[in-house]
Parts: sequence; C-alpha cells; structure tokens
Amino acid sequence: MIRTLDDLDAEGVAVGVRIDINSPVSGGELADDARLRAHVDTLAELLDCGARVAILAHQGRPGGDDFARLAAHADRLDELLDHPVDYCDATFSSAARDRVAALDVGEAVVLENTRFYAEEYMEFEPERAADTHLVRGLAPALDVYLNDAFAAAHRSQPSLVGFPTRLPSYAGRVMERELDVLGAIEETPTPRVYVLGGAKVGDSIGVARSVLERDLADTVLTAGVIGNVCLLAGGAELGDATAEFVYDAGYWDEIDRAGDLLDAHDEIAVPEDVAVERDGDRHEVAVADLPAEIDAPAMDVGSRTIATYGEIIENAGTVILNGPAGVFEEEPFAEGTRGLYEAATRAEQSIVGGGDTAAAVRQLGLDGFDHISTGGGAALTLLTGDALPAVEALR
Ligand SMILES: Nc1ncnc2c1ncn2[C@@H]1O[C@H](COP(=O)(O)OP(=O)(O)OP(=O)(O)O)[C@@H](O)[C@H]1O
Ligand SMILES: O=C(O)[C@H](O)COP(=O)(O)O
Repeated sequence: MIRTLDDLDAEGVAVGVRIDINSPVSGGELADDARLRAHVDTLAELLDCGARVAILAHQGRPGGDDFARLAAHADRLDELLDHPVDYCDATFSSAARDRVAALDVGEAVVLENTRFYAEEYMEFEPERAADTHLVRGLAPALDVYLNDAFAAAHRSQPSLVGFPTRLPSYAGRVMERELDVLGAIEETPTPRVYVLGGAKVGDSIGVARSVLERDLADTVLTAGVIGNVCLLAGGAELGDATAEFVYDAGYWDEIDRAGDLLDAHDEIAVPEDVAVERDGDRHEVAVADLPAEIDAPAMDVGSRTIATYGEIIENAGTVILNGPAGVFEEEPFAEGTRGLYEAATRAEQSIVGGGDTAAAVRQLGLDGFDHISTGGGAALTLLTGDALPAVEALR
C-alpha cells in the first residue's frame, strides 16, 4: 500500500519532497513553468499544514544545454506559493542539512540540482541507492520523504528510490492522480483508441505491441514520425527526403519492426495522406497517388487522415494520445495535431501523455482533456504495463 498526504500529520515535520520540475531553460531562465505549477497543490497542502519542506529535483542531463542550477525554479515557486520558498546551492552537505534544520514551519527551500552529483545520474536498486552519498547525507536532516515526481518515476535514481528505505515515505498529489488515472487504464470506457505520434519510434512500436497484445487497445492510429515509418514499412514511396530523415534519426531498423507489427495486428491504422512543404506552403500528397514527386520530408498527416482518424477518435470510449501528429512547432504542420487533439476532446474520455505532447497542447491552446499527464517516459511505462521503480520503492 502507498501512503499519501492523507496519512501524514505534517505540522512541524521536516519533509523531503522530490518533485519533477525538469523544464525547458533558456539563458538560465525558465522557458515554461507548467511542471512547477503541477506541484503547487502538493506543496501548498504541506506548507498550509505547517510542514518544513526541503525540495529535491533535477534539471537537465549532465552536458546538456538545460543542465542548470535550480535558483530560477526556486524564484518561480516562491511566486506561485503563498509561503516563502528559498534556494540553497547545496544538496546533501552540512550546508544543506543546516539550511533544512533552520526552516521554520510553513517554509520551503529548493536544494541544488540532484544531478550535479554523479551518483544521481546512475540507476541503483533501492537498498544500494539508500547508501549513496546524497541519501545518506540528507536523510538525517529529514523526518519523512514524499515523492511527487511522477514524471521521473521510471528512473531508479537515488533521490527517487533511496529515501524510502531510510524514512517513512508518502506519495504526493501529482503522483496519486497520475497513478489513479494511468494505472487503471483497463477500467476506462471502450472502444479504447491509442494515437501514437511524435518522434520516439522505438518506444511507440513497443507501446503499440504491448497494448494490442494485452488487449488494452481496440485501435492504434499512427501519425508523426512513427506514422511515416509504418508507411515505409508498408512499401509507400514517400520520397528521398523522408527516407533520409528516418535514416538520419537512426530509425531505419525500426522499419522492419514496424512491418512485423503491422503484419501481426490489423487494428493498426496508417496515414492516408501526408503534408510536405512546397514553395513555403503546406502541400498534401495522398498515399494512394504514390509514387509522386516529393522533394521534402513528410511533416504532418494530411486532411483525409485527419478526417478518418478524427471520426474514430470522437467515437472512442477512451482515447490516449502520445506524441504530436506532426511538426506542430511550425504553424502549417500543426493542423494534424490540432485536428486529432480537438477530436479527442469530443471522445467520452481523453488522456494526453508526453512532455512535447503537453507542450503542443499548451502552444495550440487546446482545452477539454480529462487528464494531461506530467510524464512522458513515465506515462508510457505505466501505459505499457511495466512497473515504475520509484512507485515500487514507495510500496
Ligand atoms: N513528421 C514528423 N517529422 C519530424 N518530426 C516530427 C514529425 N511529427 C512529429 N515530430 C516531432 O516529434 C517531436 C515530439 O516527439 P516526442 O516523441 O518527443 O513527443 P512526446 O512523447 O510528447 O515527448 P516525451 O516522450 O519526450 O515526453 C516534436 O518536436 C515534433 O516536431
Ligand atoms: O523530463 C522527463 O521525462 C523526466 O524529468 C526525466 O528526465 P530524464 O529523461 O532526463 O531522466
């Protein structure tokens, strides 16, 4: 059983709260605060109850452009919450412990990016994670640990799986909500339609295979790069530019995997048409008309596909959307994503998962989904039926 905030009397208690505020960062500034806002309920509830809150989080990956300090995150949380939120440039040293010890009731401090420490970017079994410097160093300053970082729950890293061995542990409200919705996918209304787009072709093939073999999906609609790979697997001649894109992205081997999947499951649909750029505009090509002269990569699904898929989606009991249908960042190629996602809001129940997917929803101003997951990889892991290490550690 997982304990939640309902089981915690937080008055005066030093709570180590792991959240996922990994966000786009530009010039040291936060380019998007959606993930911070997602954790406001959990943090406000704790602080309103008089907890003393030490926040743990990661930002980016070592070597990446977005591998940054958490000072800007602390400032933004301070604005979002009615309680003071400070920043401390240490994570588990005596400076960090002293800062946590000095917290007053109803105060929070954001400790430094956990991934500044090498062990945090490694995967461990929980017992071993409990013995890392980060967990051993910080645990004595804490009374309890609370994990709200659903979006990172597929990682078996010390700040996510190490503390429950040492401290009484709880799930936060984001974690609870995500597990309630995504962990109970079998109980959602049918027919259940999965719309798989985006650029992570290998992951999407894995998800499609798993949900069909486990009878979770009645239909799988493919779009985005995975749709193009399925078209190539079926022999469609999409032109050199699309083939080169798929090859350069390292997905050439996935064409055979996609072909095997299509042979095994006729519940999978592929696009009827695609959109390419011609003279600076969107130009649509029907797959039935191929081979045709196409000198640009397929960047979106076309309007016939939007209509056919849209009807299936609207009539779904549950639609699960992962990955945009096209390069939504460029207006002419946002049509597929907009069309399919708008159709999803008319289905009985709609669930959206994925970091870029959630960004697309915000950028296109789409509204009316039943659940927008904070997680990309974590949501997919759960929807594929695999356990999440951080959730298992809480159990
Ligand atoms: N036809 C296409 N050609 C090239 N890129 C595409 C195409 N369709 C979608 N994309 C790109 O796919 C990217 C998003 O894919 P991704 O699989 O990362 O989404 P996500 O699952 O929501 O994200 P994550 O798993 O990281 O949380 C977008 O940047 C979009 O431009
Ligand atoms: O953005 C995410 O999906 C999570 O924060 C996990 O980040 P990671 O993929 O760098 O582990």
